[in-house]
Amino acid sequence: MDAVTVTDLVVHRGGRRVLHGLDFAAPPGQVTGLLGPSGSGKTTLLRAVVGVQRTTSGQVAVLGEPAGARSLRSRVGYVTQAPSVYADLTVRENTRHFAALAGRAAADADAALDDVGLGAAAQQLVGDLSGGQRGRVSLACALVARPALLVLDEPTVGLDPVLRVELWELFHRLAEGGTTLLVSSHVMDEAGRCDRLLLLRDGRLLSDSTPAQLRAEAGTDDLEQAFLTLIHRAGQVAA
Ligand SMILES: Nc1ncnc2c1ncn2[C@@H]1O[C@H](COP(=O)(O)OP(=O)(O)OP(=O)(O)O)[C@@H](O)[C@H]1O
Repeated sequence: MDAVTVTDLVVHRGGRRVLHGLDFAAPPGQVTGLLGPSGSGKTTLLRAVVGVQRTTSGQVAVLGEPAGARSLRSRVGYVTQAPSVYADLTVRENTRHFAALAGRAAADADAALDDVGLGAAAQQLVGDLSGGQRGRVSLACALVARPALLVLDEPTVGLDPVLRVELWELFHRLAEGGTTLLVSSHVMDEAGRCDRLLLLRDGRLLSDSTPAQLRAEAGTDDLEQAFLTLIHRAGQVAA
């Protein structure tokens, strides 16, 4: 069974249609990347998967339940673009707080901090951290519950290349352990790190494939170029 199944999803925001009937499935234990330019609807789609977005029509099923079902609360982790952590608590206090809420041990909180490379900053106040570090605390707070589905909205924004690579390695370790990840990004060089790729533009899916399939389909090794080729072809079809 797929971890996420989206069927003919239509969403309006601010009186405008922003998702135009999307269909896709995210297989379990894989990293599915959601790539697309700013404003293409990535956050809206992730919000629908998590169950916090009012939808106009269509279905979103998560782990076999309707998105947002009460039974999914402890099984789905969502890390928004804006870190949702307490600035007046230390890094460790934040993760331990979220561990306690999820019924996990303090050791799980400390392990999550090590996972995101923040073990050495455990005693620092979150308010004193950089934006990128706060984002990683937020990710650690989601990891402590060991969710079956992890939904991450642009988790690598503002990180240096070394940290970005480390986080992608973490995502794949989690996937190997059975976690399903749905990760948005507008950085095309991250596309090649995903097991599957969804390319979104103006609220429509231009592609749902693997990086290898996309390269073959577009006839180029450069995924950014492949994306441009698909946009060009879509424009020709529409014309
Ligand atoms: N609260 C809102 N009210 C009205 N329209 C909104 C709201 N939030 C987003 N939109 C619109 O919905 C569309 C999709 O926005 P969304 O945030 O999902 O895109 P995105 O791909 O995540 O962009 P970004 O990469 O910049 O975060 C955009 O046209 C945006 O203007």
